[in-house]
Amino acid sequence: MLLSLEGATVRFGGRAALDAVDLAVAEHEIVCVLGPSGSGKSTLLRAVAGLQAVDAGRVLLDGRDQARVPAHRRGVGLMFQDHQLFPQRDVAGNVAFGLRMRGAGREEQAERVRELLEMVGLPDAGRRGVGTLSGGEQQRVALARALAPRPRLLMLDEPLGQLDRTLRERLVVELRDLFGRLGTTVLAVTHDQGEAFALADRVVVMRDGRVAQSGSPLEVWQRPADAFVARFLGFENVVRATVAGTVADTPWGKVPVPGGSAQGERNLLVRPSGVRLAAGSGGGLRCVVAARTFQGAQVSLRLRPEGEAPELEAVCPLRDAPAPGETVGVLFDAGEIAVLG
Ligand SMILES: Nc1ncnc2c1ncn2[C@@H]1O[C@H](COP(=O)(O)OP(=O)(O)OP(=O)(O)O)[C@@H](O)[C@H]1O
Repeated sequence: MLLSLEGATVRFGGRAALDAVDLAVAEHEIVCVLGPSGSGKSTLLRAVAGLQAVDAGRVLLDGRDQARVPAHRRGVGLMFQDHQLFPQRDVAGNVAFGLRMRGAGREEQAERVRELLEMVGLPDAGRRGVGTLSGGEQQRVALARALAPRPRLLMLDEPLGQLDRTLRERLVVELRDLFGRLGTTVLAVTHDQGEAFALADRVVVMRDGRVAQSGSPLEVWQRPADAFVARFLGFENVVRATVAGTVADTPWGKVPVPGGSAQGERNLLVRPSGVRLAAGSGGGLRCVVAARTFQGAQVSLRLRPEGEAPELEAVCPLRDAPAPGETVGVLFDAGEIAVLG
């Protein structure tokens, strides 16, 4: 493992910001840490970078305990949220910073700067002042600067935080491609799940300083570990249920669950795509359409069941979308339902 945390703990005034965290990152792996504000994501990065000492446990790089290794000797690259470029230096001067610190010669610096600006798609920007760059361009320069000293581990804190969605979606794809080509090992922190899921080989969801779930984007998306992770991913249809065989007793009535599901008192997740609108109001749970939101080719619906049951989030194709105020019948699709641990 390139990076391992073993029971890593950081306390601030008796409260653990990082609580006995175990985490391993293999060489060439891209790991994204996700979690709500205050869950310990930045503290985790700072502990690995050597900017924050651990109160208990260990941080190992290439199997070596880093307790006595200062930040600048750990060989990790850091790129922070507000990318902190040096405003008085031009683009090339910014990118060359880490190389100069290492005492690289002028020739070597110039060559490497050229190579990196090429790589991040800004081949002619070397002489420009950083103040003249757009947000996205500044982000690329910050990335080139972090990559310049060839860090064995690159750590990104909200790398695309300031950018608008369209640019973010494009840059995420470019970044993943770039890291793949360079074989860079990456530990990134973000609170944007779309970004994490698009960038990562593995997603780590944090809650109160602990790891709530770790797995491939597909695993985490398909099988959230618990109700916290499911809600954090934006799923709203999470309820207590009693599972017996392939049927769950829920506030929405009997709901089918996949074979092999955990039995007894559980949390149940119904993905919006598992809420089927029956033709007319013919059968199933009767609901009134409370709200309707257009999302490209499909429509997101908030359905209010008759009686006391919680609202349901559903999706349906644009052309079939009922209007607010209409009554619909709802059936459930077992394939889109998960019994949580
Ligand atoms: N230097 C510090 N002194 C005291 N408390 C701190 C310090 N740094 C962080 N904390 C606390 O530790 C907890 C974790 O903070 P951290 O910044 O790691 O969270 P985060 O998940 O990165 O949050 P965000 O997404 O808001 O950046 C928070 O409750 C925070 O207030």
